[in-house]
Amino acid sequence: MVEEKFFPDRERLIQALAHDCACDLQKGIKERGQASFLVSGGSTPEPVYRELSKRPLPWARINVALVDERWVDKSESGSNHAFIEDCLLQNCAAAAPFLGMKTPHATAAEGEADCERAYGELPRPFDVCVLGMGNDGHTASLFPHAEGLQAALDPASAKLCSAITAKQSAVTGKHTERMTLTLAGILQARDIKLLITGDEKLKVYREALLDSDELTMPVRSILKQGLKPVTVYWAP
Ligand SMILES: O=C(O)[C@H](O)[C@@H](O)[C@H](O)[C@H](O)COP(=O)(O)O
Repeated sequence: MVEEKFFPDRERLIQALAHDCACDLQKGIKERGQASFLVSGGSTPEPVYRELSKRPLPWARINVALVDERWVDKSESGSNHAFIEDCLLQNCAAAAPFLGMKTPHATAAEGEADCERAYGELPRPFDVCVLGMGNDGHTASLFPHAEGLQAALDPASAKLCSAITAKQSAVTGKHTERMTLTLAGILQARDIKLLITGDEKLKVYREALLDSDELTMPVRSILKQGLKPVTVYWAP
């Protein structure tokens, strides 16, 4: 159930993805009085978030929450919490309630229970989940061969969140310790949007479609599941 929305340029992709997310969120609010918007970090979605922040949606009724987080405080580099506050929770979207993943615990493993409890209180189903993808086929913080990956990819898992330790080689720079939505957590979304740009990621995406081994390319767990619609947004 993968739909592809490919665009000739990034501006048209940004406008289309922002529009589609806004529609999902407004639908959720219309049906249930509130909505949940699950957002990934990374450079690719930044312009989409900045565009969405300017749209006059009922943001006070849109629960924004992270898809994943490096286990660092807001003041440290790499924090997705700080990133989303900076590029999405501005302008009209400043009114949105926001749930991060980082807890005061020293490690993600120690913080996992508190994170799970907090995410369990988010209105479900989530209305839209925006995912990115790395050139190694990771999505969220579901990195190839990461410690905790197999359990996090179990679609029958009761857990929404999981502590993950990515192998250093899979992660540019530091921050190998992460908290991430599990596959089961991502599948709580009614609509999953995978955002990729450039020829390299298009090649990786196409390679992911060709095989089913999720441990080497965890994004396959999203592309191959038949439970929830996945739309792949791409521009050069
Ligand atoms: O927290 C994160 O960084 C994301 O969850 C991660 O999975 C990201 O989506 C990919 O690494 C792509 O990142 P870019 O958009 O920067 O290429």
